[in-house]
Amino acid sequence: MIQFNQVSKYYHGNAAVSDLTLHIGRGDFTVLIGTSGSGKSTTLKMINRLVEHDEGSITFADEEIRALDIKALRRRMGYAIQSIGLFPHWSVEKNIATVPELLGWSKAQIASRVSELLALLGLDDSFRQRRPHQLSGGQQQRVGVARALAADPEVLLMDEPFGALDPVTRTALQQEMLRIHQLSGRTIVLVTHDIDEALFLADKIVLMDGGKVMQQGTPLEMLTQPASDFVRDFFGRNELGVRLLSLGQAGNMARRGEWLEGETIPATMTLREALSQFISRQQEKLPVVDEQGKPLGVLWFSDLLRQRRASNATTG
Ligand SMILES: Nc1ncnc2c1ncn2[C@@H]1O[C@H](COP(=O)(O)OP(=O)(O)OP(=O)(O)O)[C@@H](O)[C@H]1O
Repeated sequence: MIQFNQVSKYYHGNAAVSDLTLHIGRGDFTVLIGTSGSGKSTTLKMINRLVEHDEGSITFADEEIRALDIKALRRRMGYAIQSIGLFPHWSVEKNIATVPELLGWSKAQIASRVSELLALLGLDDSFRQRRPHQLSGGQQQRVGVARALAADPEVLLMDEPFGALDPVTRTALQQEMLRIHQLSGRTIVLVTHDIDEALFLADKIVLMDGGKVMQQGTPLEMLTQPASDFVRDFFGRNELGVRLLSLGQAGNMARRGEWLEGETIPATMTLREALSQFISRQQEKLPVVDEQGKPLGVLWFSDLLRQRRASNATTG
């Protein structure tokens, strides 16, 4: 859907991004990760031409983005950023409706889309008429994401959209994003420097350093087949086992046909969170329920440890 071919961008003669070749597939959740200054934001901003590339070509649905009308291009792409950028004097509803209004949607269409998005992002209708300063940071971030999604864009570009949030709100919004991606099949490109966020969200991770791509692949490939010591070190040699647990879900490892009474955990809980539950509850086994809340099976602490050890052994 989006293709970078040998793209470079220079600031005052220094390459912010150099010789970048990258394919972003339709419907993929791609996460750009890397150290500070590695060129992630520049790469993201080149997609909607907030930054113009100096060399190479970038195509969107097979057309060079420079050949497209810039306003039309941006309307096809939602954009959400850490600092949110909500208009302070506008209500939540008006903020969310920015692009639909530009596109000339009817009042009724806009009102129903705003309701849909508020519900999708877990905000009730009472938020509709509030001003941004009457919301918490996390609620503002949700409105920022709702605004980016409002006109149902083909691509969603997100630059550290959950930065500066407390871990609980951050996790809730990450889960929301994953659900939105699964429901809508939207193409999403997200920039972060948080490894756990990348592992949790990405279909494909692109690891950058010094304006170059060091490796791209699925989370599992990045963890188990690092192309260099840099990649291995970035994802953390010692924490590998714990990180791999972020990729698995309790439902997949629970032993079917077994059950026990007690406080349940959902099948979608990551094995990493389950590990914390075992430790905080001091229990050897946890009952796992499916999405309808029905018993699914029992997760064993020993199975989880076995998986950790096995993954450590295969990856050194
Ligand atoms: N407008 C600009 N003018 C000059 N240099 C810039 C500009 N924007 C970015 N740079 C430089 O380009 C390089 C890449 O910056 P970029 O913001 O893309 O990195 P990043 O990986 O997103 O970093 P961070 O995680 O800190 O946001 C950095 O060295 C940065 O200083």
